[in-house]
Amino acid sequence: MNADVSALEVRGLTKRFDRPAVDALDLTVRTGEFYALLGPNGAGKTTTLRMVAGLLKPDAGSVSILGIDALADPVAAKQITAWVSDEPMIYDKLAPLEYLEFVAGLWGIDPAVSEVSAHQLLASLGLEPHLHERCEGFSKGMRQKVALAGALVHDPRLIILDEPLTGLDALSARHVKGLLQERVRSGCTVIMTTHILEVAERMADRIGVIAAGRLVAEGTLSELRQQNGRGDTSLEDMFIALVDADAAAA
Ligand SMILES: Nc1ncnc2c1ncn2[C@@H]1O[C@H](COP(=O)(O)OP(=O)(O)OP(=O)(O)O)[C@@H](O)[C@H]1O
Repeated sequence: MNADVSALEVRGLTKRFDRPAVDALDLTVRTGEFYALLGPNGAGKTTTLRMVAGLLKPDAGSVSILGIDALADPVAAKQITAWVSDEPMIYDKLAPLEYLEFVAGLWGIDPAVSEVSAHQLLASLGLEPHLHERCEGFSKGMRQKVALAGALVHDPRLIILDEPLTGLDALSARHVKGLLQERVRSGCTVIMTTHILEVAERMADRIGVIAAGRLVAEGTLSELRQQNGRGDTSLEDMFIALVDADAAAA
């Protein structure tokens, strides 16, 4: 795959419900980048990512994933993309290993290959003691981790996650962060929404801030500080100032 191609290129992406949720959004995420998408409640983050993942039809605009037109060829785009919702769905009657084998089967992956990667994925998320227990008895955090493992089993190049750390205890959050960082090191691209600004501050190569369906700021942490003339201020202070300024201008 051509390394110059962006992992994600969104142009003029628009979705309106009773009012605009995503408003002619342009967004570029580079290949191999860890990108954090921030924004206040209702800013349009989930709607944007659902359109990128092919779960919601845009009113207008284009979505290109690693050079594939995701609206014209959604199957090809989905083959290289993972989508992890903030409300993950798994099959309760299956154990984690069975669930991953089931998902791998849907992707047509050779069981000999998927069995090894399923074990590795579940172990890296601290689920090794529970490989053969039915998911129906699992806590929300454990279910989130099984869903994440299921989303990664086909070895996607672009990993999109909506609030993946919410509700996880410290150890589980560390497992998830470790797994995502390892994927980025191996050349994948991660796009993640989060309200935990410390996570964006520590993990993201670049940060985008969305307000009212538009990108109002973007850059590395130091670029954001420079753009906003805010010296060594925290991301939290900058985020609040950006969002306040956008609301005042509206
Ligand atoms: N299915 C829907 N029907 C009607 N309105 C919707 C629907 N989905 C989202 N919206 C509206 O679109 C806007 C953007 O919502 P979205 O969920 O994308 O925001 P968000 O940035 O992800 O917010 P949060 O941080 O609270 O998750 C909101 O005003 C929301 O009420």
